Amino acid sequence: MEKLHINLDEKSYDIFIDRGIFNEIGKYISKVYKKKKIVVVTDTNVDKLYGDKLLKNLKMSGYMPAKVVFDAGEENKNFETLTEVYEKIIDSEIKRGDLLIAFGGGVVGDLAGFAASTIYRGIDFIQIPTTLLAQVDSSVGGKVAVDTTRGKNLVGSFYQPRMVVIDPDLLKTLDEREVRSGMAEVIKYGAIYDSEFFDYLLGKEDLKSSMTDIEKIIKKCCEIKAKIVEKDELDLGLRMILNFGHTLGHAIEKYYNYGKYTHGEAISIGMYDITKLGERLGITKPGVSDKIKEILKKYNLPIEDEVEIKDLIEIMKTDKKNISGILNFIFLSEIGKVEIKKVGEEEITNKLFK
Ligand SMILES: NC(=O)c1ccc[n+]([C@@H]2O[C@H](COP(=O)([O-])OP(=O)(O)OC[C@H]3O[C@@H](n4cnc5c(N)ncnc54)[C@H](O)[C@@H]3O)[C@@H](O)[C@H]2O)c1
Ligand SMILES: O=C(O)C(=O)C[C@@H](O)[C@H](O)[C@H](O)COP(=O)(O)O
Ligand SMILES: [Zn+2]
Repeated sequence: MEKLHINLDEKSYDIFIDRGIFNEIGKYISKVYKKKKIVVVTDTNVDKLYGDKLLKNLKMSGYMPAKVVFDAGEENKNFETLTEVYEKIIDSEIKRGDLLIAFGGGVVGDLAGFAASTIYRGIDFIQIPTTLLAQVDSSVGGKVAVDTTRGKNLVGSFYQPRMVVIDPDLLKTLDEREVRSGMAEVIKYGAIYDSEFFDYLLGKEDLKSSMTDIEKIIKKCCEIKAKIVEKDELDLGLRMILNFGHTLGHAIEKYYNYGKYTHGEAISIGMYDITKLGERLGITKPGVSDKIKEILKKYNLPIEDEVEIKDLIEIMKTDKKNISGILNFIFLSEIGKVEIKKVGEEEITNKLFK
């Protein structure tokens, strides 16, 4: 069993990683929650696979769980779903002081986490991530949000969970496309922070061989994310590096109304594109984009799309790294090293992508 700790003073918490840990969930919850009532928020797919089991496990540990289920998919990470989720939580007689469990992939974690941060002005929550992407990234660090018609994650907050419980066995039912999407965020950590980890991922024979080491990979990613979030919880500086590939990636997701690419696939295209741009601008060492291409290809991730940059520019301006009209673009200087470049809104067209 691996236990990591993320140190954020009174908001600090543990991340537990182990195969089969889901079956003993009550034991872990009791470390941070002493009362009885819990609301589990999940999506339709996760509910079908694991909903009954989670409720049974919770009841066996003496909890009184209720369940709120919403339709799976990024297209439902919005205010309409959020309103339904609030109302169902209220109807299930959950009060301030009770606990919410976000049980699912990144969509559930982001939406349920935002519900937890706002309902009754905030109730405690725990993350039980069920996709690779959520286990390596979205369940850690407290960014919670929903999309609006104008763009990704535009309404949200920073709200740390009380605990993250990661069971890699839950990934056995995940389809391959979703595993590959999670790998895009895994590759991101190597690219921005740890060239040795990058080379290790590049040296793997294929996705299957990475999956045999998945516990080690999840731990590595959570360690990196924890270190970064500890230094900059509110995304004002260092944390922005976790957004490598995301300015373009989020714009691509939005451009296709979340229907063409998963989040991981979109940021895969974004990581390759921004690295090529970095080379053209002399920020990134020559040859780095070939390495990024090689690793993304190895994990069967997309690297380009036919959308024209002019169609993405307006969407990119809604990015949350746009601070008072100055965008922060994340470039690699080399593998494992990052440069944040400030670009005025008007310079995006006439300087960056000219
Ligand atoms: N908050 C953050 O720091 C952060 C970080 C990265 C990504 N995100 C967000 O996360 C979202 C993407 O998350 P995702 O890739 O997990 O997508 P997702 O939550 O949509 O899950 C992908 C699919 O897998 C299904 N699923 C989940 N667990 C399963 C399991 N164990 N077995 C079978 N099917 C399962 C889901 O129902 C869904 O259909 C995006 O909205 C992105 O913006 C947030
Ligand atoms: O935790 C972070 O910080 C990240 O940027 C992680 C990203 O992988 C994630 O997609 C995040 O939701 C993007 O945040 P946003 O602020 O660009 O919406
Ligand atoms: Zn991401």
